[in-house]
Amino acid sequence: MSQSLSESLKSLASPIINQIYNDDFIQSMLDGSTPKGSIEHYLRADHQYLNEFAKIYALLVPKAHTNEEMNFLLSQIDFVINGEVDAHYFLSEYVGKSYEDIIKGHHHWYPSADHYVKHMYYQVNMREDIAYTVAAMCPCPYVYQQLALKMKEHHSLESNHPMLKWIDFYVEGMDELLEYLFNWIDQSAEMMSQDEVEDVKMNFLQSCEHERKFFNMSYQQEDWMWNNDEQ
Ligand SMILES: Cc1ncc(CO)c(N)n1
Repeated sequence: MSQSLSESLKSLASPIINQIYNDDFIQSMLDGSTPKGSIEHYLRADHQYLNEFAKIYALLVPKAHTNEEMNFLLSQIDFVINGEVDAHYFLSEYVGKSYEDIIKGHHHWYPSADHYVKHMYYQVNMREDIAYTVAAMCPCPYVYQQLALKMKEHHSLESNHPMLKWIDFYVEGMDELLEYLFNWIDQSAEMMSQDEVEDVKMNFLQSCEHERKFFNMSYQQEDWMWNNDEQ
């Protein structure tokens, strides 16, 4: 039997995920040396990223075919806004400031985050089929789950490791969601031409690369040149 699209997406993503794992952000999380400013930068960017992510799910509602799909979208909007913020609170503890203080007054998207968010908005606005958007969104939970699993697999982390709660958050909660998203991609791909499938694949892999840029952006505290009033 030939490989499903989602299986091939996972193998194609694997070298990108390995690269992210070896980059500074994750490695410094493991050895506890991430500059606090980088985590704050990440939190400001990710607060906005997740808000947009929830809105993109909302834009998929009119494209849903069944009530079950609509319920899935509703539950994910709730999770992204109200559940995933826990992961942000764990990182704020590391910084030693309140989450609200860290994100207060920050309104723009940093350059790499901007590119990533617009990649997803482009799909939802320009493509009728839900699969293009789902493929661009799926690396969000997938890459984090894979990174978190690798972090646990390669290191025996002490129970007081500063990143343990963040890591466990992404190890534990993502299976069901990912099964749903990958299944959605596979089902839609059955009706698509080879060229369309290639575009879906590209959307997925580009988002994996965006994930890498997002971490590097945070580590380096990347910003636009016009904004010289922060930090
Ligand atoms: C940029 C980004 N990607 C993935 C996740 C995981 O949901 C997140 N919180 N932020």
